[in-house]
Order: sequence, then C-alpha cells, then structure tokens
Amino acid sequence: MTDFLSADLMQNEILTPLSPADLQRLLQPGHQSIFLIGMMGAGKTTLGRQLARHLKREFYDLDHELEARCGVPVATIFDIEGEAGFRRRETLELDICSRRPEIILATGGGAILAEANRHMLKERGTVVYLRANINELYRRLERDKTRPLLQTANPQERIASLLAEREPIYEQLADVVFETGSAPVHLAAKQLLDVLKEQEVIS
Ligand SMILES: Nc1ncnc2c1ncn2[C@@H]1O[C@H](COP(=O)(O)OP(=O)(O)O)[C@@H](O)[C@H]1O
Ligand SMILES: O=C(O)C1=C[C@@H](OP(=O)(O)O)[C@@H](O)[C@H](O)C1
Ligand SMILES: [Mg+2]
Repeated sequence: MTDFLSADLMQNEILTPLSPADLQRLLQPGHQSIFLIGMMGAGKTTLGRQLARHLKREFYDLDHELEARCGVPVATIFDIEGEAGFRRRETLELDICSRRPEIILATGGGAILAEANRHMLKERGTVVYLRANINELYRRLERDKTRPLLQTANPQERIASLLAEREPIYEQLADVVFETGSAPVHLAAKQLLDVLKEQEVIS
C-alpha cells in the first residue's frame, strides 16, 4: 500500500489537531459532514453536487479547491510537482475543507492513500464509499483527458491496478458503502439520499 506523508506532516505539526470543542461541533448526529471517497469515475463530484443540492448544504470538491488555490488544473500540478507534490497539497487542502461543518465533500480517488488523510476523514465526518465496478469505471472514463494517472497506453489496466490497491482501503474507511451502477445520475442521487436516511447519517 502506498502511504504518502503519514507521520511527516503530523510530526511537523503542519496539521494542527482539532480542539475537543471543534470536534464536538463537527460530530453532531444528523449534521455531520459527508465525505465521499472512491475511485476516479465513481461519481464523487457528480453525485456529491446533487446530494448537496438536495440537502441544501455547501458542496466542496477537493480537486476544484486545489485548482482554485493553485490557479491551474490538477494535470498541471502533476506535471510540475509530480504525484508527491500533488499529494502534499491534497493533504493540506483536505485539512482546510474537512474543518468546515455540515458540508458535502467530494475527495479525489487517491485522497485515502495518506494515513493523515484517513485520520481526518474518519475523525471529522461520515465517510461514504461510492463503489462502481471496473467496467462501469472504464466506460465513464475512457474518453477522459483530465486525470493524469489514466494518461497511459493502457488506462483499463491502470484502473484495475489502482482498484486492486485501493479497494481494501475504501472498504476499511467507509461508514457507508453505496453501489453506483448504470442508473442515471439523478436516480442514483435519490437512492443515495434514501440510504443515508436509512442509516441515520442525515435526518
Ligand atoms: N451514477 C452514475 N451513473 C452514470 N454516470 C455517472 C455516474 N456518476 C458519474 N457519472 C459520470 O462519470 C464521469 C465521472 O464522474 P465524476 O463525478 O467526475 O467522478 P469522480 O469525481 O468520482 O471521479 C462523469 O462523466 C459523470 O457524468
Ligand atoms: O485517483 C486519483 O489518484 C486521482 C483522482 C482524481 O480525482 P477524481 O477521483 O475525482 O477523479 C484527482 O484527484 C487526481 O487526478 C488523482
Ligand atoms: Mg471528482
């Protein structure tokens, strides 16, 4: 398992821990932030935005926040700073985003790789894993040019190897697992809402 930046960032106290009062504020039952995790193409950005609209909550997308801060697309951050540079920025941005109360946050597919990130996600809200099978992921992403990790000769193989590496982490971190299939996005969003109500994540 790749593990970026775990002890490094924590020990240097770049990430300051939340106070008990802040934590208590974030963890009110039924009002917790919802953090969407899952593979590229799982629908975190798309379903997250819809979910936030339905719930009248603020929506953040970690990649979009990074792009806004850096003024360039994710692919350019990868070009200039490599994946390690991107991951470092991702951790710092996640720390900022996950302190906001009652938000819906779409993470990037690799945001779960760093131990520091997993800690923040687990501690500060409800983690929802959006799962999709490999064929569905490939179908959704085959024409995509914005994801640097898929710009290879064989993107299908890359998806398979990333999924094999990450699936156990997604599973382990998730409070809720939601299967996305071939249903249209607006229906999937309704189903996700129902599941979150059933599981008392939202009221
Ligand atoms: N449940 C879904 N059913 C069908 N297509 C979807 C679904 N969720 C997302 N998509 C499509 O897949 C692509 C990738 O979705 P996106 O939300 O960017 O995924 P992620 O943020 O998880 O990488 C987009 O073209 C989106 O419209
Ligand atoms: O899986 C990954 O490592 C990545 C996923 C992307 O986000 P999405 O999951 O929203 O595509 C983006 O953060 C970057 O290209 C790296
Ligand atoms: Mg996304």
